[in-house]
Amino acid sequence: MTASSQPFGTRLARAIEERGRFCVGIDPHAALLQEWGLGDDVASLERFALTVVEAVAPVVGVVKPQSAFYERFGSRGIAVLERVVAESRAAGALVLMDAKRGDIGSTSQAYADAYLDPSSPLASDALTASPFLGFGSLDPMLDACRRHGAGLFVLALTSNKEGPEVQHARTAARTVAATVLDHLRAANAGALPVGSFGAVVGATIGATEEDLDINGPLLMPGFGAQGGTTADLERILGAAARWALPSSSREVLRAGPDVTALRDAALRGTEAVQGLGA
Ligand SMILES: O=c1ccn([C@@H]2O[C@H](COP(=O)(O)O)[C@@H](O)[C@H]2O)c(=O)[nH]1
Repeated sequence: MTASSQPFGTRLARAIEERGRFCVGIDPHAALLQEWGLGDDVASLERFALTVVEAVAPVVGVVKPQSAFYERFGSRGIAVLERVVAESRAAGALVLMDAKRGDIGSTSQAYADAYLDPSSPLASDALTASPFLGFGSLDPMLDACRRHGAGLFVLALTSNKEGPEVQHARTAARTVAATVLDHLRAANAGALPVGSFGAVVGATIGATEEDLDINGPLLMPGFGAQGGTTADLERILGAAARWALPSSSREVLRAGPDVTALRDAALRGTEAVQGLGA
C-alpha cells in the first residue's frame, strides 16, 4: 500500500460528501456471533466480519473495526482484521482502526508504524488514540499522519459513564478534555476543508460546555446500542456538527447475518444523521 497523496481530512470530507457521515463499527462480539448462529472461533469471526464488510463497506464512508474483538483470537484473529482493512478499503470505505493506542513517545512511534505506515499489514486510514500519557506522547502518531495522509482520533469525552472522572478533572481552570481539544485545534489550524486530527466525543455525554469546534472530525460512538439518539447529537454538537461522525456497531450488526438487512440498517443510520450540520 502506498501513502495517500491527500490528507485524511480531505479524504474524509469527500467520503462524507459522497456517502454520508455515518460510521459502522465492525465489532464481532461473542454474543453477536451466537445471535448470528455462529460459533466462537476464528472461522466464525472471519465469516461475521467479512459479511459485514460485504454489506456495508460499499455504502458507508467510514468503517471502524474494534481491534479487541480480533485480538482475542490471537494471530489468526489479527489476520482476519488485516482482511477487514484491505477489503473495506477496496470497497471504497475509509478504515478507522479502533485500537485506542497510546504510550510513551518511543512506543507511540511503534504504534504509528503498525497502524499508520502504509507498508504495515494493518495500515489504516486512521487510528483511535489515548492521550492520557500526555498529548505530546502522541507526537509520533501525528507526525506519521502528516507523512502518510492518515488521521488520528484522540479520546476527549468518551461515551462510558466512567470517563468524566478523568476527562472532567481540572488542571488550573481547564478540564482534561478541554486541554485535549486545545491540542487538536492547534494541530488542525489552517487545514482546509478540515483537519486530519479528530476527537472522540461520545453520543451519550449530554450537553457539554467544551468547545468542540476543533476544525477536525468528531467521532461520536455510543449512537444506538448505548442509548445516544439524533436529538442527543444535536444537543451535544451545536455549531460543531459539520464534521461529526456518529458511529454505531451493535445496533447495525444485530440486523445480520443477512447482507441486505445489514446494508439497510447501515443506510437507515446514514439517513438518520444526514441532517446534522446542514
Ligand atoms: O468513547 C468511546 C470510544 C469508543 N467506543 C467504541 O465504539 C464502539 C461502540 O459500540 P456500540 O456497539 O455501538 O455500543 C465500541 O467499539 C467501543 O469500543 C465507545 O463506545 N465509546
